[in-house]
Amino acid sequence: MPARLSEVFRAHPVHLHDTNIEFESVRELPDSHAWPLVIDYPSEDMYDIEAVPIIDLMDPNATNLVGNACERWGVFQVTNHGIPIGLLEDVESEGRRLFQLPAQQKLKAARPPNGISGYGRARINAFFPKLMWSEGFTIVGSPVEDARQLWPQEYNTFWKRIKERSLKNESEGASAALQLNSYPPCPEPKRAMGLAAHTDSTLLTVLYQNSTSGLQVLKDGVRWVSVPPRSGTLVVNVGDLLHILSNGRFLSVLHRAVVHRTRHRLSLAYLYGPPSNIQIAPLSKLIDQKHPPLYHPVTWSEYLGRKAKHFNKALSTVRLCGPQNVFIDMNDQNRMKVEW
Ligand SMILES: C=C1C[C@]23C[C@H]1CC[C@H]2[C@@]12CCC[C@@](C)(C(=O)O1)[C@H]2[C@@H]3C(=O)O
Ligand SMILES: O=C(O)CCC(=O)C(=O)O
Ligand SMILES: [Fe+2]
Repeated sequence: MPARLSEVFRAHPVHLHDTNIEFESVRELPDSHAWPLVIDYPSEDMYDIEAVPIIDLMDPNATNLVGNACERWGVFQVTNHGIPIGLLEDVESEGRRLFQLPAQQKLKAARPPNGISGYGRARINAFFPKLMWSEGFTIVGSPVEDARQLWPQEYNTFWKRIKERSLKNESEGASAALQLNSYPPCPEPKRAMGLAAHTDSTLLTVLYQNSTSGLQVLKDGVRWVSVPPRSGTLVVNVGDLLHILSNGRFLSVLHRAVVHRTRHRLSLAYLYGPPSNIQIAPLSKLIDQKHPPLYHPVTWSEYLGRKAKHFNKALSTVRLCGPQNVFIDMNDQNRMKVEW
């Protein structure tokens, strides 16, 4: 098993279309991007009966609130998080600058089929018959080489802003990826999909979205609930590894991004995980006779390999109990409902 995050996809190459459409110039949705109608596309006058909890991290009761949100939703929003808004806006503007480059320029930093970093479609597109209405740029480690390809004359601004301010070094005891997502305006948003329903394989993902909504989370396996952007607020979602660590108590929430007719949406996801070769298993203090461990120990590298192969079924491949228990786990149930 590869120890470094940057090597996890060596054995799992994906060949996504290498020709990119120039989204902005398309007037009609091409068949290649036409999905079945998006159910629960947010309507202007619709408000959600239930909303994703918003937690003030300075609240003395914040720990309990976070725990409850992880059990009930697998996602929450945070205020008073201490991350300067200026830092987020800097990274957003660098992302905007990147996605505005001409397609052939961006493709110079294309993510290789067996690599993790670079420009291109989300890997998960390989599991769907249609293409998503989005482009992404994934950063693991230093983006300096990619920045040099994108802006040969002037690459310092990008990588300094991103590396120095946003990414933790693997030697500091964690691994992380930064994913910039761009969702251009779309002529037929209800028949397009920005990012298809998935769970993150992380411990936690911290998401910043610009002022355009699009993120939706699946609640109780049945309802898509929108998470509209609120200025200064970050969205935090539980990933598959935290679900395993909590022995299934915390839900790794199924989420997706829908697109907009006239507005360009940008999001930044900080995908946070443990050192990539450390075993993650259900915490022993959560295990007793009534609560047997539900998952095998697994490292993040190994899990990403499983995700690359099994996508939304990856979690069930590390389950200890047989398929008869699948319906105990709400998330497994969710997963089956959204399959094609
Ligand atoms: C460290 C990670 C986590 C990755 C793979 C790798 C780099 C990019 C991440 C994402 C980001 C977009 C959704 C996802 C599902 C995808 O296709 O790429 C994520 C995936 C995962 O959470 O499994
Ligand atoms: O753009 C969004 O709101 C979702 C992004 C996301 O789920 C991801 O990058 O993993
Ligand atoms: Fe995600």
